[in-house]
Amino acid sequence: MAAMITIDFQNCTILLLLCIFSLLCYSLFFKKPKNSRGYDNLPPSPPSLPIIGHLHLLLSTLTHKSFQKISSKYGPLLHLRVFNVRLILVSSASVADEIFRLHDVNVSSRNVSTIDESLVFGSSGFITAPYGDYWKFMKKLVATKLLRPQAIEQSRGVRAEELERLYANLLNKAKKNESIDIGKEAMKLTNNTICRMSMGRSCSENNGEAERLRELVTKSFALTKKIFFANLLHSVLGISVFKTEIMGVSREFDELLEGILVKHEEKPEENQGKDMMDLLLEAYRDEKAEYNITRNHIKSFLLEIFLAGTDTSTQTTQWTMAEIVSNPSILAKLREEIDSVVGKTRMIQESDLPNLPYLQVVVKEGLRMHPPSPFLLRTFRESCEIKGFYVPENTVLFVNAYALMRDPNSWKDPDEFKPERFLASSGRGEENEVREQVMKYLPFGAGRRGCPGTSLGYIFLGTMIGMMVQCFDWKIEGGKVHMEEAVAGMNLAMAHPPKCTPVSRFDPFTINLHKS
Ligand code: HEM
Repeated sequence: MAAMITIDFQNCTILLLLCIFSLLCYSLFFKKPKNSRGYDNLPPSPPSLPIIGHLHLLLSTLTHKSFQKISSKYGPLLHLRVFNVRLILVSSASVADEIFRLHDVNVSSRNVSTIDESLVFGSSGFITAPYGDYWKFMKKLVATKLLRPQAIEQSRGVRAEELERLYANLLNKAKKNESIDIGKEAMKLTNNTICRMSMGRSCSENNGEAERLRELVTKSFALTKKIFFANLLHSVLGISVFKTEIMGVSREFDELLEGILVKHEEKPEENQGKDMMDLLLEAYRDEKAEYNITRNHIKSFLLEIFLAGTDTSTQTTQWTMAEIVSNPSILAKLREEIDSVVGKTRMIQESDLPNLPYLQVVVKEGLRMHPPSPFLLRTFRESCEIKGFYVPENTVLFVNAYALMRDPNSWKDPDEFKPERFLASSGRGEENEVREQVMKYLPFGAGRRGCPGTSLGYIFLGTMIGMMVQCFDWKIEGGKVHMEEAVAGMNLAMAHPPKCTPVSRFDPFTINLHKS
């Protein structure tokens, strides 16, 4: 892999400040662990710099690539150090399999330090919650109520309306011959849909609340990278360095969500069916519940659903559409499938997805090559042994899902967009082999803390990409898509999102109008 490690200037300043600070903390960093048994059997470690250790690798603009590069040189299980913080870097399916098979509970916390009173990265968060009573209660609520298949089915109409809204917007642009940024358009759909699924009709594009939420979600994303570093270096930096910024965003969210919460409490009959907020309020009022959640738990959870569900689906749609329009034979094959299954008299809908196997593998390949979350981040709560090496307690676990899904030992031509690879795999073989096969594909994470929104994510991607391919041709500004990567917040984004002009192939709604 010939990728260069580039360091941006803002990060250099942080690096310099940290170096100075680290000198002051020298004695702390080199304090010997109380129980140093096993420390002579840590996983291999690539050469590091004095004091800062491997910080320079973390600060590179594309951390997943610099980590991929050192892993391909030094091995799939590495021990890194950033000041006195220990990290384990995993880049192969075989190591990931051992961790999630034998040590899943041990790595089921993210050990994020939080600001108590904040809704963003606060102590009432679900994503940041340690593996314990609150997380278990919410996970059960998510699996049995909030995101269970029947709940997803009930909100099908909301998603169909939002898909039509996106279609109408694209058609309007096509008529005016105007270009769009696919990511921005997809973001509106995911945001509006999650807004309506979680908070009902009271939060729609029409009353400006969706737009306000979108802005707040974007502000929170901008904070994630800073908070990630502050967390990692909590003994040096601490999350409170960014407290003012975090609390500013938190207060805005609080005002917006509290308003919607009160509306739900006052006029429950206005909501059509139960949305997530109703179900969360039920749990909040239930005195006999296994865990008594608070209003802050409700608000934090709703906010996290936005953070976890919108940008991930949006980035993947943008990347996958970029791959499709750059590969005319894939576009032709995909369109042929959609035209033959769905036809040209109506728009693709969710119920078509199981009958569109090629669309499904195109989406899977988009997620393999461009996982929106390139890392899975956890913490080893207790010391353990991985592949015969000692891992001390409180070590941070970095699973480089990006490297794993481009590992040449697991994937043929890993850097090429080849959806057919998923059609070929039989899934049969030895038990160990099958498990490792599962672990080589991790866009939604793994184990207990894996993504609970996987089915919804696949629906968003399948319907958005399916509709854009079915109803439009695409003209690319400059004639070529540039596939360079960038990191937005903690997510993998396109460095140069293409400007594309939709060209209408047919209008399924006009066709139906003429027929009736
Ligand atoms: C393309 C779409 C999506 C992708 C690629 C994605 C990916 C991920 C990944 C990699 C994780 C971390 C898993 C781990 O640590 O093992 C995660 C966690 C999570 N995701 Fe998703 N996600 C997507 C869509 C969604 C949607 C639509 C929702 C909800 C509406 C959602 C809700 C969550 C939540 C709540 C967590 C935290 C789970 C926990 O800590 O227990 N995600 N997601």
